[in-house]
Amino acid sequence: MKIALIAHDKKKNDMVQFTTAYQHILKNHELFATGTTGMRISEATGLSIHRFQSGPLGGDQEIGALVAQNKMDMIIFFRDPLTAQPHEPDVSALMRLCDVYAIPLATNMGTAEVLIHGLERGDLQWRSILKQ
Ligand SMILES: O=C(CO)COP(=O)(O)O
Repeated sequence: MKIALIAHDKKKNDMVQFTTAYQHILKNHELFATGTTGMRISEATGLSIHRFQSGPLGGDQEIGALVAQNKMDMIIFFRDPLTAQPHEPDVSALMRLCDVYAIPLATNMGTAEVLIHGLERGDLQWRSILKQ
């Protein structure tokens, strides 16, 4: 599965913790991330990650483009709901595209836990069927 990992600055430690805990699952998948998030994760875990631009420089939009092309299967996006983001329109656009294309999107740790266990159990196999 193709999985995108994104975290706003105040959530990056949470993302490092999450990806460290679940690297045994994540390593079996193709990983993508916005620039700084991807760097933090790969430094901490050694996971191989395709990094896009940093979020404020267009990274969310690059991931959104993959969603629109049916080339992204799941997104874990630890948003910071308490800090204004200069690129808020990009963040909203990415979440909107996930809804347009029914792409599983976790925007907090609680939902991410459910998604990652579902991923391990094979709950996302319907994505492969859709792509055939
Ligand atoms: O801003 C982001 C998502 O909206 C994340 O970008 P970085 O991973 O580059 O910090």
